[in-house]
Order: sequence, then C-alpha cells, then structure tokens
Amino acid sequence: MAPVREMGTEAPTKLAGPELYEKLGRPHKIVAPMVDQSELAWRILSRRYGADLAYTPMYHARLFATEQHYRDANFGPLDGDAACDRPLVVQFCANDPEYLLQAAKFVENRCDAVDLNLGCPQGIARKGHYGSFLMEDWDLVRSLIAKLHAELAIPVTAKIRVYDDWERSLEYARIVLDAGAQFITIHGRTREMKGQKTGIADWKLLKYLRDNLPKDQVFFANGNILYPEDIGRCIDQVGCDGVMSAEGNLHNPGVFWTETDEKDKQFPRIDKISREYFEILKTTPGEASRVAFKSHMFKMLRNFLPHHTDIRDKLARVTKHHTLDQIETEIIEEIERTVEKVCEESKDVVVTGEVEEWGGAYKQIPYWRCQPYFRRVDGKSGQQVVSNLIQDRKRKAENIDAEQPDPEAPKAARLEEPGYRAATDSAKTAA
Ligand SMILES: Cc1cc2nc3c(=O)[nH]c(=O)nc-3n(C[C@H](O)[C@H](O)[C@H](O)COP(=O)(O)O)c2cc1C
Repeated sequence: MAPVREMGTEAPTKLAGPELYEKLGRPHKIVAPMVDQSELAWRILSRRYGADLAYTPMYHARLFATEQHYRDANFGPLDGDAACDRPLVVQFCANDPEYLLQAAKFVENRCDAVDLNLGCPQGIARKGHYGSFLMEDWDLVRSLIAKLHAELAIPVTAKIRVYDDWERSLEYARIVLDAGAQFITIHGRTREMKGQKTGIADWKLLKYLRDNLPKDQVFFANGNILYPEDIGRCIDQVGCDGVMSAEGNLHNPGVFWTETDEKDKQFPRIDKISREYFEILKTTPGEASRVAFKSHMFKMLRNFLPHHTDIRDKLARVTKHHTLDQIETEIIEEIERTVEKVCEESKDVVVTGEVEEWGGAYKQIPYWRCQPYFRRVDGKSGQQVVSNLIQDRKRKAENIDAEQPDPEAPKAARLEEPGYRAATDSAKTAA
C-alpha cells in the first residue's frame, strides 16, 4: 500500500507553479513524457545534451497503485535519484482520483511534481477512458487534479491537447488550472491529429492561450521542434516558459543543445552517441531502460541504417535475451568501426539552408549524425528532399543550373513533418 496521510491532518503546504519553476532552475528545454521512451537512461543522456527538465513515460495509475511488479518494472531504484535524475516530473494517466492519489504517493518523495496525462489520443486511451478522452469529461478532469492538489505533498501539473475551437481550448486550460495544476503543458495539436494526420502544432493558438492565461502561469509549449534553433523561436513566438520535445529528442538528443553551435553536440555522431548511451545503459538498473534500447537505436540511427543494412539486420535481431556484452561487440563496436571509416572518406559538414517562410531553415546533415526525421513522400525520404531543396537554392544563388530546376524541390512542401507543414501553413496564412 502507498503511504497514506492520517485522517484529519491538514493538506500539506507546497510550492505554487512560479516558485516550483524557480526552484527547478527555470527549466526551458524539456524531455516529453514518452511511453517506453523517456525512461531513466534516456533522460540521463538527454540532460547531458542540454535538457533541463524531464518527464517519465506515462504510467497507468491503477496498475502503479496496485501492482508491485508494474512499479518495479517501470520505476527502479535510481529513478528520481537526487544525483542523476532530477528535476523530474512523473506522469500518470488516470480516471479515478483515488487510484491516482495512491499511485502518486509512491513517487511523491522521488520527483518534483506529478503530471496528469490529458493528451494521449490512442485507441487504448479511448478504451480505458483516459488521456485526451477526458476532454469530454471536465468534471472528472477537475476531480483528478483537485485530489492531488489537496492531498499530495508535491505539486500537480497537467499536459493537454487543444480543440479546433480556440475559446474552448482556453476554457479547458482554465478548468485544468483552476483545479490546481501548477504547470501546464499544451501540445498544439487536436486529439484527431495523430499518425498520418499529425499535421503541424499550432503555435498561434498556443500564443493565444499563453496571452489569455494568467501572466505568472508556468506554460510549456509542445510541438514542431526539429532543430535546436526552433526552441528559441518557439519561446519567442509563443511567449512560453519552456519547450517540450518528443520526436525531435528521440531522433536527436542534441536537439536541446543551444549553448553553442558545435555540431558534435547539436548533431552528435551516431557512433559517439551510441557509445555514450550504451555506457549509461550499463549503469541504469531496471527493465525499462533495457526494453527501450532497440527502439532508441533505430530512431537515432534512422538515416544511417539504410546505408549499412548489415548493422540494421543485427540490430533487428537484438532481443531481451542478449547480454550487454553481446550488444557491445555485435552492435556498438560495429557502429564505431563503420563510422570511423566513413568519416575518413567523406565530408563531415552541416549545411544550413536559407530561412524559410516558416521562420526556420532546413539543414543538410551527414547521415552518420543524429538529425530530425522527415516522413517519406512520393517514395523519397524527407532527408533526400531537404538536401535537394538546399542544393537547388545554392545552385540558384550561384546562378548555376538555371535552366534545369530540380524536379524534387517543389515536393518539399508536401512533406508531413513539422517544418514542412509549417512552411505550407505559413504560406497559406500569408496568401
Ligand atoms: C514514442 C512516443 C511516446 C509518447 N508517449 C507519451 C506519454 O507517455 N505521455 C504523453 O503525455 N505524451 C506522449 N507522447 C506525446 C509527446 O509527449 C508529445 O506531446 C508529442 O509527440 C508532440 O511533441 P513532438 O512534436 O515534439 O513530437 C508520446 C510521443 C511519442 C513520439
């Protein structure tokens, strides 16, 4: 059983949002909660590359409250450790205030706040009636947050999605805050925007919400982060306190590196980052970090693996039965040997394109470095299209090849990743 406060005792006094934000060192680069992906090892790695706050994956409150095995598998002895895993917010999904409180009690001394997931759009959340499917049940949202606000020793926070209707989105955010949430993270996409329909997050709506919520409300924006520069752009455009990234962080932990423009930090070589991540993995106990290994590697190496299919095949064959020694010799060392050789033979330069209408610029990054993922369009990888776009602009600037425009360049506008979507969106707005 989780430790329960004695009947009749006063609700604990705890930090309000602005005080908590100060205490945590005013974090503004935030690792998003990600099921099976924002586990301890990944959080440690992301912090080394600039993240200053991290969220755990979403845990199921009832299972966490009632099943020791579930807790042990997901939240090991070093999770929330003062030396290696703070500041930390632990996220739950829930539809029962009692279970939510019981679950939260287990972690109240091992994190800085507990977050309620109000954004999960997946079928499993519809079935279980949690995440974004509570957007129709504001009374339940209120009672879940209010319960933690009244009875948990640490602050409660919430992460929500938006509605198409801006006023409704604002009303919803106010419900969440009035119930007691101290930080609010707003993912600028609606519940319907998922999978192929992901689309761009709406920073204009996020700005509207920011402007109409209390000035001292701690507000994190989520969505559309491709490159480190996008973090500053988002803070400027939305006026938020911090920026949360999920997919951008998974494909490139360097996305949070804004201190310098060193390419080894912003777009780490995949041999170096694989080694660094693996060394962390060796020191992090618990099932969660081991389970996440393969998926992290596939994402960080996404652009590299099509060039080195032997490594892709070996990685695909990794199972939970592989020992760390086997992983080291079969995968990590193989990547190191291969990238060393490639680097000797190839040009290792990051080329930044012109500033696009959406306010940022695409980059051409060597395939052996971490970089954002662009979905395939018309059989072309997004990265190919980005390269073509940059080359085309360069040629035009140099007045070369004027008669033969690159046939791929116009297709860039049809790519679905955030930057591309932002490009088409702002073009539409301007029109
Ligand atoms: C692999 C993965 C797992 C996710 N799991 C969670 C989760 O546990 N809780 C949550 O609130 N959102 C979750 N999300 C959503 C992200 O936190 C984030 O809101 C969304 O991906 C948009 O941010 P992005 O544009 O930076 O990817 C997940 C996203 C991904 C890609």
